[in-house]
Amino acid sequence: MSEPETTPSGAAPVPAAPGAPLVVASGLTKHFRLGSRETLVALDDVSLEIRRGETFGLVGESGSGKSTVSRALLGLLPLDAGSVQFDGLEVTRLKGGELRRLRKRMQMVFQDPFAALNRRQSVAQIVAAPLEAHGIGDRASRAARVEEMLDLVGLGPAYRERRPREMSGGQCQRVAIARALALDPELVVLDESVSALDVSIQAQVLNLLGELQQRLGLTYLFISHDLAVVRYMASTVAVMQRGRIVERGSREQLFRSAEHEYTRQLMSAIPAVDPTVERARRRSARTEAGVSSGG
Ligand SMILES: Nc1ncnc2c1ncn2[C@@H]1O[C@H](COP(=O)(O)OP(=O)(O)OP(=O)(O)O)[C@@H](O)[C@H]1O
Repeated sequence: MSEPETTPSGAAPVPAAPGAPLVVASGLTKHFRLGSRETLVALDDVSLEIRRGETFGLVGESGSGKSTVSRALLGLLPLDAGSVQFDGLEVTRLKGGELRRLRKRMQMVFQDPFAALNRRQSVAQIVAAPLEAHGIGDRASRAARVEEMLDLVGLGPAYRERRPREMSGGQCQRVAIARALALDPELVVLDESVSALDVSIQAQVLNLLGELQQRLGLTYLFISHDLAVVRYMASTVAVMQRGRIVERGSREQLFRSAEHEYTRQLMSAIPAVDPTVERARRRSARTEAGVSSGG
């Protein structure tokens, strides 16, 4: 099934100039008990700051703690230590109605669009679900909002009555994005949101996300094990390894001078697009191999 014709295309999204901090997390620590004796340190003193309007990339291999960070930021995980402030509100202390109100302002888009969508529901029901859950609007206004959201993600009204199984992975992910945006959030956590898609569809969805960010002033936490995709999207990048942030910086800083061995290893696994980065990478590979850098 082909992608809709309204797919945006073109150059990499230009991240907006970052504004004031929207999320400030400090000292996040989380241990998971594995049986009676073993404990897994999933987060070990993780601190980060995400500014309004930016895309904050969180990279690292599987199991390094990326999703655990996102659950902590959204107030979905009791922590052993640490604090999370969202727009000045302490997430870890909010309960009941206050936490529900805050959650409206932060939404998630997951990796597997088929698993994330209720296969028995139509697209219109899926996109309207968060509005219903939060008691927003009446039937007519929710239907109008659904139409607006579908238009926003490049799916026409013809998609209203489709079911997930009648759509491609890219189209399903657009529906997941429409659902996430229906509540008009400020922060969207994109957890491996394009990882399950074919490369060409990935590019279309990334372009769409970039466009939506600019139009709606969204802030993204962009989680991926794929540094190439993070380099394309993120203005700030943090690298995680075994529950810790081992390196961080602006995209330019990080990709020009990765200091940490682990980041260099992650980087050497991606094809370079920027010739400066590629030259630097070859130089550093030669130096590491003990070959003199002749040019
Ligand atoms: N509820 C849980 N109980 C026990 N261990 C958990 C739980 N949730 C996460 N973990 C463990 O915490 C560590 C970090 O997991 P997390 O999902 O945050 O990693 P990740 O970097 O997002 O990996 P992936 O890219 O595979 O999703 C892993 O070792 C994982 O097995």
